[in-house]
Formats: sequence, C-alpha cells, structure tokens
Amino acid sequence: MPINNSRIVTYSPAYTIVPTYECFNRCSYCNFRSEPGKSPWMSISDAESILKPLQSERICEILILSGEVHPHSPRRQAWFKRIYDLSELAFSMGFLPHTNAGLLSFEEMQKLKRVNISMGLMLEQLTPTLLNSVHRHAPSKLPEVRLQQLQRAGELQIPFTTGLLLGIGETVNDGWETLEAISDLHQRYHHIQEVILQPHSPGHQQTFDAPPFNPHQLPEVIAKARQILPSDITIQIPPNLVKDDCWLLACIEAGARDLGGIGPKDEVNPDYPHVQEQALREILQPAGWELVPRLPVYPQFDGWLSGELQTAVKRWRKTLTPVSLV
Ligand SMILES: O=c1nc2n(C[C@H](O)[C@H](O)[C@H](O)CO)c3cc(O)ccc3cc-2c(=O)[nH]1
Ligand SMILES: C[C@H]1O[C@@H](n2cnc3c(N)ncnc32)[C@H](O)[C@@H]1O
Ligand code: MET
Ligand code: SF4
Repeated sequence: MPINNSRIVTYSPAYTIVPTYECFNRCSYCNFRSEPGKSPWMSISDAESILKPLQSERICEILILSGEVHPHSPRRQAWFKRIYDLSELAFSMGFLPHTNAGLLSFEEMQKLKRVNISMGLMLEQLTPTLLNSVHRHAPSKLPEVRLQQLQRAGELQIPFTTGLLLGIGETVNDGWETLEAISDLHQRYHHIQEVILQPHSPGHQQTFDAPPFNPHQLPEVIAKARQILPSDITIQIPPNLVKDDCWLLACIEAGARDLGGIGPKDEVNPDYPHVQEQALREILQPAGWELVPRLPVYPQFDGWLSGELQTAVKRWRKTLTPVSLV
C-alpha cells in the first residue's frame, strides 16, 4: 500500500488523440493550436483506424487532448459531441479514456464522466497578472473559472489530474499559492490524483519569447510542492522536458513519482520527443528506481466509476499491474 515510500516510479502507457487543434484561445506559449475553422476535426472512422492497431500493444490510456470551441459558438454542441463520441469509441475498443478538453460546463463534465475513467485540466497559475501577458487572449485561462472546474470535478466525483505550468511569468510565491489552492480543494473533495509540474518549454510556433523553465530549479519546486500537497496526491513530471538524466533522477529524489503518459508523440510539446520506456528504465534502474506502468485511474477512485467502467478497469489492473500495486 505505501507506494510513496517504495522505490517505484509510475508511467501510463498512453496514446494521445486530438479531436481538433482549433482553439479560440491564444495562449502565447502554445505550440498546439490552429485558428478556429482552420483545422479539420478527427472523424470517428479516422480514430477507429488509428486505435485499431494499438489494440495489440500494451497501450491502456487514450488521452483526448483538444483545442476549444467557444462556449457560445453554434459549433460548440457538435464539438462536444465529437469529444464524447471519441471517448465512447476508445472505451468500446478496450482502452481507458482520459479527456482534457479545456474548460467545460457542469453538464458537459457530467456527461463525459460516463465515458471517461478520469479527466484533467491544468490550473497553469492562478495569478491574475498573467491575464495581461501570456493569457491576454485566452478567456479559458481566467483563474476563477479554472478553479471552479476543479471544484465541479470534486462535486461530480471525477478522479482528476491538474497541474502548474512553470516559467510563464509567475513569481515563486504565485506557484506556492496555486499549489495551496489545489490542496484546499483536495481536502474538501479528495479527488485530485496527481499534480503535473510542467516546465514551460519553448517550441517552434509560440510567440511567447521566454527561456525554458530552468530544469535545475525543478527538484526544489518538487520538494516544496511535496510539503504543500497532501501525501495522497502524486507529483508527475514530463521526462521529455527534463532532458538531463541527472536532473530527472534529482526530481524523483525530490518527490516526483510519476512520469505521465508515455506514447509516440507529445502533442503539446512536439519539439520534445518522448523518451521511451526502455530508455527511462535504463536511467532509473541503476539508481534503484523501478519503472512500473499504471492506469489513468488510481485504485482508491475505482468506486466512483460506473459499473461498466469499473469492470474494464479491473480487467486492465490484472493485465498491466504487478501484484504489488493491486
Ligand atoms: O494524464 C494526463 N496527462 C497529461 N499530460 C501528460 C501526458 O500524459 C504526457 O506527457 C504526453 O503528453 C502524452 O503524449 C500533459 C502533458 C502536457 O505536456 C501538457 C498537458 C498534459 C495534460 C495531461 C492531463 O490532463 N492528464
Ligand atoms: C495542455 C497543457 O499543456 C501545457 N502547455 C501548453 N504549452 C506549453 C509549452 N510551451 N510548454 C509546456 N507546457 C505547455 C499547458 O499547461 C496546458 O494546459
Ligand atoms: N486547451 C486545453 C487547455 O489548455 C487542453 C489542450 S492545451 C494544448 O487547457
Ligand atoms: S494551451 Fe490550450 S487553451 Fe491555450 S491556445 Fe493552446 S489549445 Fe488553446
């Protein structure tokens, strides 16, 4: 049970599908978005062709990561339906879907809960100062509405992943305040399974002209986050954004215990290829850390899922997880 005290680091064997890259927000650090109406939506039959060959691999999580259509747009309903249908398709094909489609209404979240094992939304940073800089043209990044979505996930008993984007113009203290807000909500609803500490990593498309978050500072941030966050929340870091092996190990020593979804492509940071499982193992093992696959839902949340979702989760736990984690 005390997974956190053992020398285990987890990751999720994952594949990311993108319903659409079009987004009405213009976060200036984004390397993912395209202009509204300029990007075709992924069709259900295309998704089926992509997912089919993955069924014979060990991939368990389908991360559904999307650009956003404005809540008042006449195309919003069709956009939402596509995300719902893609989740349903992935589930029906034997995968465990996890959706992060940005801001959603209460009703939209309630519906997606039926076909998602867990969901996610990065808080980024709560400081309103970013509304004058990186988030000036990003209405979805209003701190209070993002926090509200985290609260609604709690009310709806949705196992949830959130996190901070580091190095986008926040102060050190802003970061602690964001972590404290996550902590407070978790103490009320006990629904946050992991917090991602995501170092801003410049890519080819963004207009935000700032250096990457210094990976040498990450261990310190992790150690402090470990003190702020309740112990049942896992800290996740993306290994492809912490290039140096020594610093990856330092991050783990400092308290990170999960490396997120590892798949063929990091859709958000396409300029930073994923380090594959075997290479990660070779970094971790000499230092005494064992790399173990996990599902997109942690065992303590299984009871929040519908009977149908629980059955699928139980099947995956048997095939993927060693006895020590069941
Ligand atoms: O399990 C999750 N992993 C998230 N991840 C991690 C993800 O699992 C992997 O790092 C890869 O992006 C998968 O290809 C993110 C990574 C990013 O670079 C940016 C945002 C996210 C958001 C999520 C998320 O909501 N849920
Ligand atoms: C899906 C998530 O991807 C993260 N994200 C967006 N752009 C970048 C970048 N250049 N570097 C690192 N993370 C980024 C944000 O935190 C967003 O919420
Ligand atoms: N648009 C969503 C968000 O920013 C998820 C994808 S970001 C590349 O929260
Ligand atoms: S980070 Fe997400 S919300 Fe911001 S522009 Fe990119 S896709 Fe849109």
